[in-house]
Amino acid sequence: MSRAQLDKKPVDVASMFDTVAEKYDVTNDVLSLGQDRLWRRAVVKAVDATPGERVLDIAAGTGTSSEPWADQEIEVVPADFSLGMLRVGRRRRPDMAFTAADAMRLPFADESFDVVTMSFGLRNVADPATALREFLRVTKSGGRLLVCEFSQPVNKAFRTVYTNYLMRALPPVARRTSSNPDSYVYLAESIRAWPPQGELARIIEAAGWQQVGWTNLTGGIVALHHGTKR
Ligand SMILES: C[S@@+](CC[C@H](N)C(=O)[O-])C[C@H]1O[C@@H](n2cnc3c(N)ncnc32)[C@H](O)[C@@H]1O
Repeated sequence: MSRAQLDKKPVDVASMFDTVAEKYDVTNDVLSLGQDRLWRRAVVKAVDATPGERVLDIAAGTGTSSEPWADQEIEVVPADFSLGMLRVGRRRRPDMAFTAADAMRLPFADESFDVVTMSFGLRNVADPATALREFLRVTKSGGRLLVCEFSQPVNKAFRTVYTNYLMRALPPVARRTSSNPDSYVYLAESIRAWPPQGELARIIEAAGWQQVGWTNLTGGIVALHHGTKR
């Protein structure tokens, strides 16, 4: 893994996702042992969007996180800064309005969405606090935020087993399934370095979001953080 990847320079993060785009969805399913499907269902339930609402799914990648809303005929804008991920997304789902966008400088007007959601993206952003303030800017008053991100298992013994999986088992599996195994070493390192649930909640609050809380999934491997805009 290069130092540039650890530094999360936007240009390096975008090109890393460009290289994994073609096999991204298959690799995800294998490495999460199918858990990603449960996590995605939980996100949709937590967002609870209704027809007439407008959803921004930032860091949407190939659009897998956005399609449940499109399938329910809820307006969703899948946005991402990796042109490779967007290309695969547009091929998979030509009906969705894929948009090139950097989470830290969104090309959307103030107060233009009812919901901003981000699945497995915030951890990769160079400055999450800046992104969270941008999300607040484009959200309507009374609108909501839902961040789905890897987190920290609550049980200590489970945490040890999981960390071993991340650091030892995941890279060799990724070597067999991914087009860029180094990116999955980055995945493991970036999960380990990411703040636990309470700390992330404080970062979200400091960005101006209210009623911030979270729900753990799979024992805390993933956490869904929510907030509302006053
Ligand atoms: C792990 S993928 C998640 C994709 C999708 N949300 C999902 O759940 O499958 C992370 C995505 O975040 C995008 N990303 C990272 N930093 C970003 C930023 N600053 N702005 C926009 N997209 C970003 C990457 O290009 C990548 O497509």
